[in-house]
Amino acid sequence: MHVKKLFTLVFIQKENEILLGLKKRGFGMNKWNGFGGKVEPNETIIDAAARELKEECCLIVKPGDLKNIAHLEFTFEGQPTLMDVRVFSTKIFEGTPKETEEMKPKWFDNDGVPFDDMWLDDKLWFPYLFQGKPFFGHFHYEGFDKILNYKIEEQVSM
Ligand SMILES: Nc1nc(SCCc2ccccc2)c2[nH]cnc2n1
Repeated sequence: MHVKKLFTLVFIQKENEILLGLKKRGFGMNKWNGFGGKVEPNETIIDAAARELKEECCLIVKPGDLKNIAHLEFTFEGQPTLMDVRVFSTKIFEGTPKETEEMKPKWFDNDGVPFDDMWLDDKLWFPYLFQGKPFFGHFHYEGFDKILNYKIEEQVSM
């Protein structure tokens, strides 16, 4: 029986570019990723997504402009935690990305995403993210560098 923990992940996109951040500390340190973190007990998932984005790269989004594009689950062999990650994307934002203590932001061409310096699963589901169609994915890891099994399914609606 897994212990579910809820997280957000936000991707800011332009026509053919995506904003990623290099995680400077904590879980996923030294990997490029979207912006996100834990959902606190006193907030909605969408408010948490907007909060984490602002905290991590100083960009402002309206919660209503965030599209829930994916529901990802991560489990790790021998560990009780199930990471329940709600992924959002938007092309509507205010401000200029700034480096913080948490993240160093950088725009990447959609065809130049640094998958070698990202979580292993990302290269499996980024094509779905770029298609803009909602999807579900579950990835079961052994350690942090090996995926034992996974599934990805398009969802009619999130
Ligand atoms: N892209 C991606 N992200 C995560 S964790 C995202 C949620 C999170 C959790 C903790 C701090 C900040 C953000 C992953 N875990 C396993 N594969 C993964 N791929």
